[in-house]
Amino acid sequence: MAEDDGPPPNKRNKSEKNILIGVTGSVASIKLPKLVDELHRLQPKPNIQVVGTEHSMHFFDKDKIPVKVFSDKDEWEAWSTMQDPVLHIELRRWADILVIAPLDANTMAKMANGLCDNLLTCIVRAWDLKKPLLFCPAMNTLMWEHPITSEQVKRLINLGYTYVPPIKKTLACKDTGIGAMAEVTSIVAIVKDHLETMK
Ligand SMILES: CC(C)(CO)[C@@H](O)C(=O)NCCC(=O)N/C=C\S
Repeated sequence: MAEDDGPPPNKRNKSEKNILIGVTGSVASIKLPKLVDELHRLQPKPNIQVVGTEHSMHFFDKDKIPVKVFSDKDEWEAWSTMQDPVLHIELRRWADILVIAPLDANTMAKMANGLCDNLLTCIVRAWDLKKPLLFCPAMNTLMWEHPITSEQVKRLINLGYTYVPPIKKTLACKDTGIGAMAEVTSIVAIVKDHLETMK
């Protein structure tokens, strides 16, 4: 008897999903508009929200992003009394998947050591490990090749997060080498796979 692999693809629960994008202080955050646009083309069209670290905001214009972009100040403005919601908990509950693209060296180190000093790392620290968390590192080649990097990548993989490796490209500082964020199309394909396996 063939293993029942659940309903046929066209009958799978196609309810729309909630994608939370995390962006950090890598120049690859210039790709945020393209990432949002390509994720919006998935069917059914997913709901998308973004959380940016303070340094990520240098690389894009929040007002030109067609979805809500949360920043650290939103956390403090959202809460003033015990009746108010805690934004990082609300967002971690809202999201079906978290895609951190790009993950800069600093935020990678924080995640690998459980540090949570801003909205994005607080979401990660409170993350439901039954939900997918994709991390897409992007940094200078010299940072990438530092031995501490592979230690931290291994720790994140061991936590169950999905690793999307950086690629070789001419980087923002004109070095050529591994450190560029994976292509947006590759990231979107991996997100699509995860969404389709969700019940
Ligand atoms: C910026 C982009 C996306 C252009 O294709 C690519 O170079 C990239 O992901 N770079 C991230 C790493 C980097 O450049 N770091 C900064 C100093 S070297």
